[in-house]
Amino acid sequence: MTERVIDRPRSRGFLFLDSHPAGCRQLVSDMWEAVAAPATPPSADGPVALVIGSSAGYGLAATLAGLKRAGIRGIGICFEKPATARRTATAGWYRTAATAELAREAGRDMVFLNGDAFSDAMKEQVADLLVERFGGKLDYLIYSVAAPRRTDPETGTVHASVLQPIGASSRTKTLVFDDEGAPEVKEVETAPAAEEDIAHTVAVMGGADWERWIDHLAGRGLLADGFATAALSYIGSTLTEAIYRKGTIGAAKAHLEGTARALDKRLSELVGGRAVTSVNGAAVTQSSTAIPGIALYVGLLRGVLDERMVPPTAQLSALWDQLTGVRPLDLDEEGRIRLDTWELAPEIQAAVTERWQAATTEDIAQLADLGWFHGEVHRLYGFAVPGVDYGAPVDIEVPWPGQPA
Ligand SMILES: NC(=O)c1ccc[n+]([C@@H]2O[C@H](COP(=O)([O-])OP(=O)(O)OC[C@H]3O[C@@H](n4cnc5c(N)ncnc54)[C@H](O)[C@@H]3O)[C@@H](O)[C@H]2O)c1
Repeated sequence: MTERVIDRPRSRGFLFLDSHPAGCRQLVSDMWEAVAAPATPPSADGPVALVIGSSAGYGLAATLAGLKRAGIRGIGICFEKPATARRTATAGWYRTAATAELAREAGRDMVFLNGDAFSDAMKEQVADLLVERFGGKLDYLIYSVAAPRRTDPETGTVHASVLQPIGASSRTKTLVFDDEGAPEVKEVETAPAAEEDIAHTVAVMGGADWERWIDHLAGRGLLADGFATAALSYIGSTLTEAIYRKGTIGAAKAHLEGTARALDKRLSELVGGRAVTSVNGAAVTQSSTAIPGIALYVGLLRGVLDERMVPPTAQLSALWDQLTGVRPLDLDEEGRIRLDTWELAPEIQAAVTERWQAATTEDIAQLADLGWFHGEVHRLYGFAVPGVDYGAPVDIEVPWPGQPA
């Protein structure tokens, strides 16, 4: 047992060096409470699901909403680090422990694997587990990985993704905070990506690994009749398009969406199944805060929308409702589920654009919801969670679910 008081986080920008076990646990419990229960309580032998990227952001929301609302059981995969003598575990480690506990209390058999989802070894491990523990049939796969690099199991090449525009450099306003938490609106310029970096980003964040998962599971005969899979995507605002949708990450998302169309055709023939992308709205996550301009954009969006901003758990509940047939699949003309309409509504975008153009260090506090944004960044690491006593010592050595304490 290693007890510590972690009353304030040490951080570098939006990256924190520590996370808070009790805060992460409370946050997961709050997210669970926020998921609306289904009309009929799910049975213990609900559909079998695999969630890839289950410890954070949209994948965590997929796991919690899946467990509570869609009654799933199955497997979650993520990439997290345990506590060491000097550091706490990563926040996703603690969130996974809390999620596993909630699943257990709800009577759902959910196994969490910590490792590299891009590797073939993980695919084998999951396939074996599906056979041994879950009747050898998978009903749903949610793909919600956000990663900086991927080793291609075929070639051994390590692909590193970049967040850059394509074709020309882009200037964007951006929001930073100093050590005292004072906000500053700055301009940053990002050079265009080299051709090979576009290809690397597509190799990491495009559809290649998603397809490899499907190939692998189909090859082992593990896809149930009517199997459905969804990968998370983003479109976003014209304010961020140079760096996002028209940039390297956007090229990867276009590839992911193309992969969905090809997989949809294959799965329909193979098992009467479906593959879609789910386009979600902006959320503060470890991945999104790394994108230039996104912090400013999300802060302003919240300034405009306030409580009308739709949290990931609500969006992912809607996704499960569509995948499980509680509601009909609602696809746009490109075959995507759109859970981002609250963000991209023209009147909302017009209001955000007006504030974006006006934003300076002096007036940003009036235009953006900085308290909320600052809190959200802290909550990613289990800080600023209401109801948590940050003066109390906490045990930072939390066992991985299923491992002895
Ligand atoms: N954050 C947003 O605003 C937003 C909006 C719409 C769509 N999305 C999409 O949602 C998806 C998830 O993004 P997020 O923002 O929730 O990210 P996140 O950083 O919050 O979570 C990423 C997850 O991926 C896992 N992961 C990373 N590398 C891994 C690896 N090698 N093996 C196994 N697991 C690994 C992490 O452990 C974590 O569970 C992405 O496709 C993203 O584009 C995000």
